[in-house]
Formats: sequence, C-alpha cells, structure tokens
Amino acid sequence: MDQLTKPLGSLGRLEDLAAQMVSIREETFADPMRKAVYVFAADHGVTAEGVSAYPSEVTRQMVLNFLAHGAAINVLAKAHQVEMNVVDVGVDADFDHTAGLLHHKVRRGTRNMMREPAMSADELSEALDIGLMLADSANEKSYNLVAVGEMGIGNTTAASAITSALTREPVDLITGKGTGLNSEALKRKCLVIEAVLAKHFDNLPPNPLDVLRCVGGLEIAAMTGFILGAARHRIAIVVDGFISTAAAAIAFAIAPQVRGYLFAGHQSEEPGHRALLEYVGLLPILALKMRLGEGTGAVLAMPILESALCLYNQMATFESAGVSEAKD
Ligand SMILES: Cc1cc2ncn([C@H]3O[C@H](COP(=O)(O)O)[C@@H](O)[C@H]3O)c2cc1C
Ligand SMILES: O=C(O)c1cccnc1
Repeated sequence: MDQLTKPLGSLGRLEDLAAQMVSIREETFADPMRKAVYVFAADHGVTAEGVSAYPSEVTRQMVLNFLAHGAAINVLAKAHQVEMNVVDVGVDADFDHTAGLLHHKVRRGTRNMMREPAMSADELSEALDIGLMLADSANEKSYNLVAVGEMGIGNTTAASAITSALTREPVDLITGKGTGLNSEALKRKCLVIEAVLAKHFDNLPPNPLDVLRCVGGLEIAAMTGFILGAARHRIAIVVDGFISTAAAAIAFAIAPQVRGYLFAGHQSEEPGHRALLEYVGLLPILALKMRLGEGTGAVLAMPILESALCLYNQMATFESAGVSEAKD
C-alpha cells in the first residue's frame, strides 16, 4: 500500500479496508468480488407487549415484497449486482407454497420473552445450524463478500436486550424507537426490556448462547450461525445495522477471531448500535442516518470495499511509474 503512487496514508480508511480484505482472502484477494445478501426473516412473541410501531403481519408482508422485488434492499442489491437470498427462519405465516424463498422455518415466531425464554435449546440450535448451512452454501456458490440483513417486526427489542446483556449499558441508553415509536411507547419498550433482562439473567454476565436463546430471535440466531460459518470459509462479511450487529456481537462473544472477517456497513440511528460496534471493535464505513435494516446499509458499503481492493490491486507503484517518493 505504501509503495503505490499516492502520499503515505492518503487513502485513509480505504487503506485499512483493503488490508483487511487482503488478509481475509489471502492468496485469492485479486479474484473479482462475488456478492450476495442474505435477509433472515422471523417474528417475535414479544410484539404482544406493544414494542413496535407496526403490526407483526408486516414481517410476512415484507417477505412477499422482497420476493416481488419491491423493497429497498431489492433496489440496492440490483443496483450493485448483489444476489439476494430471502430466508424464512420463523415468520408467523404459512409460506409452504411460496416460490423464491429459502424455507427453513423453525417455528412460527419466538415465544414471548416477557414470560419465557424466546427459544428452547433445540430451537436455538436449529436456527444456528441453518445459518451455518447457508454459509456452506454461500461458499459453494463462490461468494466472497456477503451482506447480512434481517426482517422481523419487534427485533429491535431483542437487539436492545442482547446489547444490554452483553455490554451492561443501561437499557434506556441503548434502546431506540425502532420503526418509529413515540416517546411514551419508547418508555414502555424500555420497561419491557428491563423486565425481560431481570427475568432471565439474575447473575450477569450471562453466557452469550443463553443471551441469544432467552432474549434473541430466530433470525438473529440464524445470522449468528451464518456469520460464524462465513468466517470459517474466509468469506468477508458486511453487517448492516443494529440487529445484524447484535448477531455479530454474539458471534464475537463466542469466537473473538470472527472480528477479522467483519465489516460494519454503516452507523445506524438506533442508539444501541454504537455500543455494539464498540463492543465488537468495528468502525462503520458509512453514516447516512439510516434505520431500516434488511441489509441496506451493508449492501451500500460493498462498492466502497470493492473500490478499496481495486485501488490496492490496480494502482501503479512509485517504482513502476517512475514517480519520486517522499523526502525523509
Ligand atoms: C415496512 C417496514 C419495512 C422494514 N424493513 C425493515 N424493517 C425493520 O424494522 C423492524 C424492526 O423495528 P421494530 O423493532 O420497531 O419492529 C425489522 O423488521 C427491521 O428489519 C422494516 C419495518 C417496516 C415497518
Ligand atoms: O439499525 C437497524 O438495522 C434498524 C433500525 C431500526 C429498525 N430496523 C432496523
């Protein structure tokens, strides 16, 4: 990088991104990028507590919208030549005859974490396995850059509970309005999350897999498995916003080596995202004041990563171009 025809360090963070991509891909770093986004969808029992501005039917409706190419993620994936994969891990709907969907439903939504753990140990293990299996299939398809996204009404509540359990940050500092709660509803959401944490974790810090099982979600667990599996295959992974970063934080808590394979696509407007990025040790690539999810911020960052690698691969060196280097 320092031999390329530019002042030392002048490409800023692009230099770090290129270095990380090269270290992930090792001998194959010059291969063209083959990109995919995996959108994991599931419902959440905790929506019964009134924690989202939208009804949980929107999860099913948005899955159909993804399949009809009408969502924000469809537009961005198409614009940047990113193959789209939509995975049903636990939507509360019957998709048995729906084409174009990856069918891996564990159950129709998690249990209400206010009353009982969101998942049983078997359900958690099934959801993690789905993610691991999809990472194997991403590797078989020769993807070398994957974005991780999600759809699940209520999942910012699960992500906030995970964030507080892992980082020990107070709930009110890491809980946001999600899809757009008013300030009164946001207060209720904070009370729900506090009650959930008190119910499941009387002795902190809890084990990361217990956090995932008790207060996570089926799509979050599948994303965790996917991230662990993709890292194992040396696939570069771009996480999206608050919820996918919560999955990355669990993966990091289980296997800290996963950090070297992760990029944070953007800084979400959800307040807990900062705490999670800090916990994992990631710097966001973009800051566009987005709070959508679906993988949108991750896909938007992919051209920046590709640009970083192109610069590293294609620029002339001082020697080859006959350009004088810096004086001492
Ligand atoms: C139409 C629509 C499209 C979305 N796409 C992603 N989300 C995002 O919002 C949800 C999380 O917010 P909360 O925890 O407040 O329910 C998730 O589904 C997330 O992907 C959407 C939400 C809506 C309403
Ligand atoms: O940061 C995100 O991914 C996010 C924020 C709000 C709602 N849904 C997703």
